[in-house]
Amino acid sequence: MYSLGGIRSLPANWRSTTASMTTTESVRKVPQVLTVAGSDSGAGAGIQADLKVCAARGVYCASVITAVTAQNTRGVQSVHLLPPEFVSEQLKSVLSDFEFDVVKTGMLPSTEIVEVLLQNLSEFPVRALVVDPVMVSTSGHVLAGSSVLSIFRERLLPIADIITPNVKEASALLGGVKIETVEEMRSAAKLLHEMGPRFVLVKDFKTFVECGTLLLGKEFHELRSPRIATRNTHGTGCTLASCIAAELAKGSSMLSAVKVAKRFVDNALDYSKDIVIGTGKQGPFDHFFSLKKDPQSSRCSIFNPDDLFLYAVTDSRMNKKWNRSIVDAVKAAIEGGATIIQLREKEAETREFLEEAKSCVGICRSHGVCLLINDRIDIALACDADGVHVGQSDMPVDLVRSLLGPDKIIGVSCKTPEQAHQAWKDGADYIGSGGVFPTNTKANNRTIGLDGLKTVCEASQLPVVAIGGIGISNAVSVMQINTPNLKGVAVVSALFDQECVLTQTKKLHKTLEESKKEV
Ligand SMILES: Cc1ncc(COP(=O)(O)OP(=O)(O)O)c(N)n1
Ligand SMILES: Cc1nc(C(=O)O)sc1CCOP(=O)(O)O
Ligand SMILES: [Mg+2]
Repeated sequence: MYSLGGIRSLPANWRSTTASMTTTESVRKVPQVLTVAGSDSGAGAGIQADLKVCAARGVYCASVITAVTAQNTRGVQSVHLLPPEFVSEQLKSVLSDFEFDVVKTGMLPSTEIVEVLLQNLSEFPVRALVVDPVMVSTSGHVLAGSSVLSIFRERLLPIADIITPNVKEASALLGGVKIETVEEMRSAAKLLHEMGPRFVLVKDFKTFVECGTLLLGKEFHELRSPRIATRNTHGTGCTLASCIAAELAKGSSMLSAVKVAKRFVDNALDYSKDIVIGTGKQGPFDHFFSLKKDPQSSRCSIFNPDDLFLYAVTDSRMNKKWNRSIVDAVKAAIEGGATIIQLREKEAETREFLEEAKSCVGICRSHGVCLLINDRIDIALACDADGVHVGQSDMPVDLVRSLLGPDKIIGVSCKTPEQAHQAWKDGADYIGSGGVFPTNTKANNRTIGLDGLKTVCEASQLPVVAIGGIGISNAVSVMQINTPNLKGVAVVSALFDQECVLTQTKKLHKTLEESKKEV
């Protein structure tokens, strides 16, 4: 069994009813989710969306159907509730047989259906419960009326590991409070948290200027990304909640699961923004975007360009000088707000580096932060890093892509528009461009200045992170070149050639946040 970071521990009788396996051959455990939700005949939302996202994320998903809807891209025409006894039969059937890691609930249209769910969960405990309190379809049809609110508040929410209401659902659960600003979302999340769920994710696609969600566990995390202009948003709520369930089933921490799920939805919407399915106002999107690879244009992995915001690049000499391990350096940078990490260990011995890289992968994954390896494709493969960063004299990007596969992140150093264009053609995900200022960290590095950076950004089809001599005193001037694809700064000495990595990372993070407000 693998461990589910941050998930409730199980009672002693967990799986006591599971039939033992008789085979002596080795077995492979597959992460398993059970969705308890309504069927959408248009297959954009509900059970159908849940099955698709779990399959896309490599997780087995079984389904208990609570209601059948006659529904298409124009709206919901009719709803038929299944008898609670039959919902219970389905629950017993699968809960007594499968080893679910996570149960996710969607449309629970009556108190009686919630009752049978609670009864079955007490008989067959699972490791985590994700509750998406579906109430109204995006087209405005009521899917669960106000009669379910008390049982939600009193009995379902208190046992949930996470609840994922949108602002309308959060308002209904709180008796109709107004939620129109980010501050009101925060207050609502706090009040819902007091009802007992371990985490609350309030989703809103209007309150935030961009497309945002707010996660509250021990502290708040705001997750934003640019709004994607598309009519194909039917099923985003179900998909997000089921993707969280799938990632939890694979062993992710809650924050990491939520970040991955948000990226999954963003990438799916972006990939599907111009597809046409159905004649109504709100179409479905493609959950299998990552299978549809065109190396030049539509290769779509889970990479989020906004992660380039504060890019921390380690340096073995600096860590030695300050007497700290790579692992400690990485932990401090993440705690201070680094949004992506690159291990750039030019002098490390391979075996030692691999062990440290494996530890760093674990730390980064538990915080939902991507980890890339500089230069060393072998190390990246061996430690299952999220990707690599290569320069113009390292392995060519198209070859790196063929070795790492479609889902890994590849960054390339580019000093000219031509290099930036080639990086895009070869299937890179982002470019690093510099040296913006002179640096002592990389010998004989050519400085391109702010003008050179702007020229590269304007030519690049890929997101850009600036690098070279950047620190707290000049980061704002870099971000002020103000081209939309400049996503952040990559820094080495400003974080790691310092006594306290945590303090310096926090300071730089604050400076960058402030520069974002000014731009
Ligand atoms: C984000 C980022 N940008 C540029 C570089 C430099 O990579 P490269 O040109 O391969 O030089 P080395 O780092 O290998 O000396 C980088 N590492 N990261
Ligand atoms: C690794 C690296 N690449 C550069 C490039 O121009 O591509 S500059 C650089 C060193 C950046 O270190 P510091 O933040 O300490 O200046
Ligand atoms: Mg290199």
